[in-house]
Amino acid sequence: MPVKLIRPRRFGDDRGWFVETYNAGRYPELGVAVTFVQDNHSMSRDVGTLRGLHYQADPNGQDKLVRCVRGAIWDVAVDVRRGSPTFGQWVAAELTAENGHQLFVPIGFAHGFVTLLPDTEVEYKCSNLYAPQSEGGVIWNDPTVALPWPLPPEGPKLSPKDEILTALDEATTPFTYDGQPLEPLDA
Ligand SMILES: Cc1cn([C@H]2C[C@H](O)[C@@H](COP(=O)(O)OP(=O)(O)O[C@H]3O[C@H](C)C(=O)[C@H](O)[C@H]3O)O2)c(=O)[nH]c1=O
Repeated sequence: MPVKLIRPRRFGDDRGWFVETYNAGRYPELGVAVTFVQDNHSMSRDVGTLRGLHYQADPNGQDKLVRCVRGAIWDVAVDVRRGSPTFGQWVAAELTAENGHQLFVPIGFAHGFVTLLPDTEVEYKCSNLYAPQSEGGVIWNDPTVALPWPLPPEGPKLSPKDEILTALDEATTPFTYDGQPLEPLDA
């Protein structure tokens, strides 16, 4: 499935606004044709907090629908499907509480984000349950992916786990190509 940037419509009035942040009846036509079974919510205090690049290997692979509910993030998906003509390529979007945009990250893509504001909160729906034994990842500064992370001068704030993630290696990534190359987000 393709990575998708979704811009839900906000209905404003003199009280504020209302938005549907997910709709199982409408989202399949937007390219989000999965059943979600787990909701996650993370809060990151410092600007430059970088979480990723993570995935869960099949059969515990997770499609994710990501949105920022406070602050702002630079959200990125990296193609890690073996045999993909766009292996190691990426797409990214700025998701903010202000713009309400969402990124759909399908199975086969490593996901990560860096915070652009303090006290940033991210919520995301997952199509499979947490399975720590299946967790995998790629180091944030892998030279072949060469992500242009928007970082503060002091660099990223990483978890000990993320500091020791491995380089991208087609031989070890657990996903295989499904025939759909990575397209630019607005394609
Ligand atoms: C992911 C997850 C974590 N946890 C527990 C395990 C740890 O004790 C604690 C923090 O976990 P972790 O450091 O893996 O959290 P993040 O670094 O935010 O990981 C996430 O970051 C990137 C952006 C992702 O896309 C993944 O959803 C996920 O890997 O929460 C759970 O109990 N359930 C879960 O589903």
